[in-house]
Amino acid sequence: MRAWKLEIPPGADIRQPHAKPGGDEVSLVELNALGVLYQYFAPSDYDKSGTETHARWLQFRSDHGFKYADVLEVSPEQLPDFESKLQMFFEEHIHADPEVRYVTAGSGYFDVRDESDSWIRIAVEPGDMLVLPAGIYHRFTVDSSNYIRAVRLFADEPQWVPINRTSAERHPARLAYEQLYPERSFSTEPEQQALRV
Ligand SMILES: CSCCC(=O)/C(O)=C/O
Ligand SMILES: [Fe+2]
Repeated sequence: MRAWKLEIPPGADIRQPHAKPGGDEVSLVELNALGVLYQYFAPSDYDKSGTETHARWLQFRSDHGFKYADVLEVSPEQLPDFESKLQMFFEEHIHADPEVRYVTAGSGYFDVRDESDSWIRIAVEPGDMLVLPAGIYHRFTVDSSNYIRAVRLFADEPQWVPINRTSAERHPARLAYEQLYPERSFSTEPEQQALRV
């Protein structure tokens, strides 16, 4: 996993890295401060009983109450309506529950908004597990490989319910997210870079 400040020029291919010129890499500590969690599980072992990785995987799921899992493959061959699904994934949104994605093959980018409403791009590859907290503004795209396979973890029956930003500002999950990180001061408008007081 690597993360950096993002700047996509208008009309550019979203599947390219687009590191902001002169922008710094973003550390795990900075991601943690936004509520984004990361763990590595060796992909060859996470589902192999008897391995230390599998034991850690089960422990993580049990500690956080993720009873359900499914596997999503995002590629032109595996996902019907690939391009339109990709557009939906790249529409800025929140969820009412944490988004947990463990990458077992391929690669891609999760973009999250920081406290000043700037984008941070998080590149994931096999072994990377990301937890995006409920209420964080985010989006997803495959990278130029056009392929990712991810295990998705859920507390309840698997379902994917995005709440697009245009209707998310007063959503309880968004308000709770802003309350959870009171030391960060979230701006309310994408264009508004000044911090709210
Ligand atoms: C590889 S996960 C697919 C995208 C998704 O589920 C999501 O919610 C992105 O934000
Ligand atoms: Fe999402």
